[in-house]
Amino acid sequence: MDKAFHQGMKIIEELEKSGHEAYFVGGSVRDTLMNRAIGDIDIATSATPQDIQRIFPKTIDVGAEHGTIIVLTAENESFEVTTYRTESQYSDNRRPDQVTFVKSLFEDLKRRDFTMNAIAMTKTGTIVDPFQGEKDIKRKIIRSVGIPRERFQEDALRMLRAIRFASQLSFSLESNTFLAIMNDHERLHSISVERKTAEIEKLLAGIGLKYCLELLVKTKLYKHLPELSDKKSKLLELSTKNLCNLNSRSALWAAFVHVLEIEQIDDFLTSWKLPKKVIKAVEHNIAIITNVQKYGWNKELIYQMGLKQSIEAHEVLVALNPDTETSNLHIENLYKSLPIKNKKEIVFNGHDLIKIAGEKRGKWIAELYQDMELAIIHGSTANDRAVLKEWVEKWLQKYEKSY
Ligand SMILES: Nc1ccn([C@@H]2O[C@H](COP(=O)(O)OP(=O)(O)OP(=O)(O)O)[C@@H](O)[C@H]2O)c(=O)n1
Repeated sequence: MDKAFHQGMKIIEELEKSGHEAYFVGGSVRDTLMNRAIGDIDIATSATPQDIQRIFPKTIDVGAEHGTIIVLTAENESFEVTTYRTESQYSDNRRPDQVTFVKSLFEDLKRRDFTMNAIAMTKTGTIVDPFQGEKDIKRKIIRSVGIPRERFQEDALRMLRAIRFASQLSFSLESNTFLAIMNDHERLHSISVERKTAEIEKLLAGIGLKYCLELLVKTKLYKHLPELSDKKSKLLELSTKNLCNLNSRSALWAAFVHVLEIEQIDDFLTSWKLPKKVIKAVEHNIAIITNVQKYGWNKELIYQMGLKQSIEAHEVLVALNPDTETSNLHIENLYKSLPIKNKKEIVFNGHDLIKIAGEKRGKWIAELYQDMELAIIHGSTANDRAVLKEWVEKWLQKYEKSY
């Protein structure tokens, strides 16, 4: 059992000592059964939020009315402990608006989205699986718990979650689950953009992207995603790309907007409610990609955009065109070979220039400085005081007449 489960085990033990039931539930159980790295560990219990707060010395009330309390261990690890509940209607990312506490684990599992997510595990690793989730995991199938339509009526985001899981895990949709999504796709319209964005990011980075893009189109869910309703064919073009190696949001979104040929990147990404910082980084990636597609990789570009952004844009380009001849190019080596990494490293400064220019000082000084910077980067002059002095004198002679 994973190390993190050991901490969770102690929480379950404490709850049991006080006469309550408690189980590991949700994604961590699913991922353990699949031998995948686990994310957050969730615990479901018969204890009420007030019981949980009484039993544990360190807790954070993140939504007692929804049944969820965060329990902090002595090592400050946090675990979400949630009272058995049923739910309907979510308006934010994580918490349903209305919940009803229920008495049994079975009732709690019955309200969950997919059979693979409706498996519980005792503290000793025994599986409780009333909806045959393990069998579906083995068959690589995503199946709603009970009647799919009812599960999607409780939370329409689940339709997108189904396709996101299919992409992440490379699973297929069970036919009734698929049909229910196709019939009810319009419900996705009511879901907040932030929740859709979080799902799409996971979907784009999944290993089963091709099948999932086809599902998005077949079920018509794509029509309820920001600015995508007229992008069906571009969206399908994405299926030839392999984005699962991109490990930042800005790289992923850059690949997305590039394939979709989005012109107003800021407007497009603002409609997906992405943070300004991510939007800026996407715009920089696209600027680099456009430049490279015209002129190839060059030192000046890497100097101007910086190492981190250049590496990221290169990753995006490789994800979009894995066969490109520059896929083996080492941006880091190009960066290392730059004679200077920024303006401050130029040994000839503004005061030196003014000394030479004397009376003739003017707005041209900035231009001269920029030319000098480029000449150093391209290696046509050395970054050496005596050499640069000579270079400046020549520049002044050449351009004197025009100033
Ligand atoms: N709309 C939702 C969201 C969540 N769940 C249930 O709550 C669990 C935890 O949800 P969440 O943390 O959002 O997802 P995970 O399944 O843990 O997967 P991931 O962390 O990859 O998102 C899910 O496994 C599922 O049992 C649900 O039934 N319906």
